Formats: sequence, structure tokens, C-alpha cells
Amino acid sequence: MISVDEALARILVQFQPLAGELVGVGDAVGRVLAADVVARVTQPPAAVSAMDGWAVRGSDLDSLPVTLARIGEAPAGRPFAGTVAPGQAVRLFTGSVIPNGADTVVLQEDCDDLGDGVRVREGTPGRWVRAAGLDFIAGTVGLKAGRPLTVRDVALAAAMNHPFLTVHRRPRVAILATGDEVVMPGEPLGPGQIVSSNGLALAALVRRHGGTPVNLGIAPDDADTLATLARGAAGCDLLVTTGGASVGEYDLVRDMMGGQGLDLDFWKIAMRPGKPLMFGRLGGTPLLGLPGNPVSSLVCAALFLVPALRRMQGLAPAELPRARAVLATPLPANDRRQDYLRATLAPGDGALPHAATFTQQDSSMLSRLAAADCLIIRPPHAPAAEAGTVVDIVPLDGI
Ligand SMILES: Nc1nc2c(c(=O)[nH]1)N[C@H]1C(S)=C(S)[C@@H](COP(=O)(O)OP(=O)(O)OC[C@H]3O[C@@H](n4cnc5c(N)ncnc54)[C@H](O)[C@@H]3O)O[C@H]1N2
Ligand code: MOO
Repeated sequence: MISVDEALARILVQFQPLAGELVGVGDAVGRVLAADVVARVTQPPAAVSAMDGWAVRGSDLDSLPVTLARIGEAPAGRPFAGTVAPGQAVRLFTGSVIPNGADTVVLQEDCDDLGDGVRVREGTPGRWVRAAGLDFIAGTVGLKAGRPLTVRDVALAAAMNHPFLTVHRRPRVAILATGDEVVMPGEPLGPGQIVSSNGLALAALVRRHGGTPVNLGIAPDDADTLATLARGAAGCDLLVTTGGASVGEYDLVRDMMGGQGLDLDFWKIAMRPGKPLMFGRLGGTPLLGLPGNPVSSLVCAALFLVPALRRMQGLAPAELPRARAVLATPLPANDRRQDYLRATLAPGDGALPHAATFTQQDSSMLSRLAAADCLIIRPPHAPAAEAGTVVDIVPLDGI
């Protein structure tokens, strides 16, 4: 059995950032930039007023109050064509271009509008003018390739005059559940049948992490049908199966895929839950075979599928973010499998939260996984740990 770290490395080496595609800038939030966003305009394009008021020459404000002649107005978007000479003023508004000759804006509430002129009671030379290029200058790199776009980034890219952005294509992930005993939620349940949660959960995870799930359905424990359904993954970036990964006669995925030309990279890793994890290539398509136990399936997806999705989108693909916590309860020594224990978090006395494991850690128990806040990582052969020991955790946000 290989280690979790080796399995992750062997998976990630098989993925590269996907090609870029153009999307409307308003639809780009959450996508990852595949090319720098360079400002196509200068903002503001000229010196503009930051307030509603009057454009004047600062040198006219030496002695206040002062009365200046009104020579015109400059609504935003319609610059005043003339030049402001000493003793003159132009009416303007927030965003109006400062006319030639003026270098100052005085606020309208600090002035008396006389109709053909303005009496300025207060004002400071140079105030309330936004210089051309205050925000950015044409040619400036506003956002770098590789950045996951926030709502704020969308605003900046739009302001830089980009109607479309080049982002990495979303990974297409085919998902194939297996097993005679599983049926979709809402379907009639025969004797011994259970509801299939894995495929739907994996699709949600793929979507949540930037990919497009392609649902291939549920394959019965029959090699021919399994092979036929698996062919639906053609054109996808990855095929994920769940179930049928273990050693029973009906655990067909490896056998069937072998017959279909599976190039197996590894099967079985030193991890709990998730020992029977499988990875290889089927034709040109990478295949990640997840165990059927629902908790094993999702924990393995969090640890291996999410980093692969990140790499395909041009993001740093590290194992899910790690954090630290203080054990609220003691833990026994671990065996040779790296353990990921479901646990809740509560605020502690110090900076770190306290993590309490569930007593039952069975890999069929979705109720515990849903109630958990994190997974406590127990390395292989970790010695028994007292309450109070600081441990590494994987927070389950986003899973
Ligand atoms: N003799 C051994 N038995 C098992 C071993 C072993 O090493 N030797 N490994 C165990 C471990 S660890 C795991 S994990 C499971 C994984 O088995 P499979 O991947 O072959 O999964 P299945 O047998 O198909 O199903 C296991 C379990 O999960 C339920 N399941 C399957 N698909 C779904 C689904 N889509 N939604 C919800 N639940 C699903 C299924 O009903 C089973 O209860 O093997 C152990 N056995
Ligand atoms: O690895 Mo299995 O996932 O222990 O149940």
C-alpha cells in the first residue's frame, strides 16, 4: 500500500491546467484567469471632479469670499470646450471633466449660485480633483493569470474595459456509481437495496470546486453494462467511479476496466477511510476509482479529486488546506494507515479550536460526516495522544 502523499503526487502528475476559454466578464466570478488582465483604458481618462460644484482656478481663492463669472457648465460625459480664465468658473458635477485652466473644485454647498456667476465662500486650491489615471493607467496589469476571480475582480476587469475574460475551462468529470444494491433517491427500494448518495454528493463536490459533472448513472454489478456506461466518459477530463473497488467477487471495477485497457497506476493506499482507492488511465482518460462506502468516497474525493480539479483550473493543487486544533479527547495509537477522523470543533481557551472526535467512525456513517467540522489527521503509527495535544486537521468547509 502506498502512502497518501505518494498517491496524491501520482495523481497530480497526470493533470495539467486546461486550455483557456472566453467567458463574459459578468459570468467569470469563481473562474480562474488563464491570461493577465491588462487595462485597456486609463481610469479616470482625464482629471475629473470628485464633487458637485464649480471648477475654478486655485489662485482665485487667495481671498474669500470671491465672486467669479459663470462661463458654462460641464455635465458628466459632456466636457466644457473652453478655458477657465482668472475670475471665471464652470458649473460641474461628480465625474465631470475638469475644464482647461481650472485646477480646483469648490463644493456647491460652499457657494451661492448668482445665476450669471458664483460667490465662493469656502474652497481650497487643488481640492476635489481626481487626477487622470488615479485608479489605473492603460497597459497596467490589473489581475494576474492563475487568480480565482472575486466579485471585486470582476468589477476591476470590467472597468479595465474587458467585455470577455480568458479563464481555464471547467474540468468535465464523468461520475459512475456502481452496485446492484443502490437506487436513486425517490425510486422504489427492493429488498436489501439502499439509496445511492455517492454519485449525487460527488457531482455536488465537482460543481462546488469549479468542475462540470457528467452523470453516467448507476452501473449494475455486471461487467458488460459497466463497460458500456464507462464509455460515456469519452471527452471528459476524468472518470470517477464509486464502489466496486474492493476485493469481493462483485467488486468489478478493476477487472472490468482491465478488460477495457485500464492502465492501472495504483490500487490500495495506506489510508482510513479509503483503503481501496484506485487510479489509472482508461484509454486517454484518467480514472479515479473511489471506494463505495459513502464516507470513504467523499473523504477520498476531498483529498484527491479536489486537488486534481484545482490543478486542471490552474490553481495550486495542494491537499485541502490544513489547520491545527487541540484534541478535546485522548486518541489511541494509530496503525499503518493514515487516519482521517471525523470531529467537531469548538472554541478553546487559546488561539486554536478544540477538536472532539465522534466515538463511532464507521465509514458508512454519513450522519457523522455531515455533523463533522473537520477531519483529524492521524499519521501512520502515530503514538497515543493525550487530550490537549495539538493535531493537524482538514477543515471540511466546501465539502
Ligand atoms: N475482505 C475485505 N473486504 C473489504 C475490504 C478489504 O480490504 N477486504 N475493504 C473494505 C473497505 S476499507 C472499503 S472502503 C470497502 C470498499 O468497497 P467497494 O469500493 O468495493 O464498495 P462496495 O462494496 O461497492 O460498497 C461498499 C458499501 O458502500 C455502499 N455504497 C456503494 N455505492 C454507494 C452509493 N452510490 N451510494 C451510497 N452507498 C453506496 C454499499 O452499499 C456498501 O455498503 O470495502 C470493504 N470491504
Ligand atoms: O477504507 Mo474503508 O474506506 O475503511 O471503509
